[in-house]
Amino acid sequence: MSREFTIKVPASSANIGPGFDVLGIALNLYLSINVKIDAHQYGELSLQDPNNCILSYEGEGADVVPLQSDKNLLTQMALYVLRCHGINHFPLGTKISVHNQVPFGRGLGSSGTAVVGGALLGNAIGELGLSKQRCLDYCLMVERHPDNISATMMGGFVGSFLRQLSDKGYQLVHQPLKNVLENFSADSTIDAPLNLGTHVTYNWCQKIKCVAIIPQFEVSTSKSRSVLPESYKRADVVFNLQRLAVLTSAVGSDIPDPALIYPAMQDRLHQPYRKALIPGLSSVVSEFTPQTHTGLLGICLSGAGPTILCLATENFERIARDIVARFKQEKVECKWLLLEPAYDGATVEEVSKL
Ligand SMILES: Nc1ncnc2c1ncn2[C@@H]1O[C@H](COP(=O)(O)OP(=O)(O)O)[C@@H](O)[C@H]1O
Ligand SMILES: N[C@@H](CCOP(=O)(O)O)C(=O)O
Repeated sequence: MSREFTIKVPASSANIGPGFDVLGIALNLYLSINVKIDAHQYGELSLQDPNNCILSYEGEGADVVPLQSDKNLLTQMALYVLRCHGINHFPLGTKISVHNQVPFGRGLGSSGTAVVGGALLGNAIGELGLSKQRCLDYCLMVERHPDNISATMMGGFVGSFLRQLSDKGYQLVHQPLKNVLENFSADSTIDAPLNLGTHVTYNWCQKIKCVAIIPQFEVSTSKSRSVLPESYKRADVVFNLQRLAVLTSAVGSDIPDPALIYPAMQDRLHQPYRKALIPGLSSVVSEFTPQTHTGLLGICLSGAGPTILCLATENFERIARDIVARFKQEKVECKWLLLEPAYDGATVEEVSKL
């Protein structure tokens, strides 16, 4: 028997200013995974891996990513989902070829793409028939803020929250990641509770494009979360909640209004604390406005950074080039990309089954 299928997983930008750990947009920059299962052709070679997998990478991260299936986040995630369903390894002769456009550690949700791609990979390889909603539960056992994961899995502009758990449920979900990903026996694997995450998809005006200015250095999400405080002042929480309520509706309007969107993208919960990690962050988010740049609607840190996300309806190149030049004054080199929402989220396409 032989089989081939492909999985395409979009990047994401999380937070969008005030929606810390809540909002995310899937973006048309992809992690693409091609899977061929053929014991006859690849069986012998696949035995060199502890789980019968020949893994190769091209593109972003190809020079650093581990290629052993029990060390790589994508295949660890697939194995986790398989083990929760009583399957310990990939089928003999599994060949996984990855092409990745999503840069690591830049705030474009690369780990989310690996986690979502891995869950869908496990589901497809094991022919488990899990819904996307159920796959999200497995993803949330590994990446515990739902913003990137929900947008990447479901597509479009998404708001989400994690279900309130009992103390026992909380301990189950918040245990060391190695207990989840590096438990190599189907008998003792920790299954994901049902319905861990809830999400809604908001309208998005198709005139709004996303300009991503990507500094050429990495900030890991864990480091960027470690600088955040444990608790906040009421005034700061209210500041964000008020803007969140306005922003989620304002970007769906047929005629996006910079006078609404720009102030609604201000944040007091994460960006102020992250400026120490990203030279130029404060100046960039305060100096670039709809007044200085026609077409600019709003500007924020993408995810945990260091990428800057601009929402705009025109003048994309000028906005991007001026921000790149501003970062250069801080000795930070950047690339930039003009992106759009990926409305379909992650997709799986069967190519052949013989
Ligand atoms: N396609 C992938 N395959 C395997 N591991 C990945 C992949 N994408 C991301 N990762 C892992 O996730 C890490 C980046 O995650 P993180 O620090 O959360 O940054 P990001 O903002 O890019 O999500 C990488 O260093 C790598 O270990
Ligand atoms: N809400 C999270 C989002 C992290 O996104 P990433 O793309 O940087 O992984 C946070 O702000 O920490």
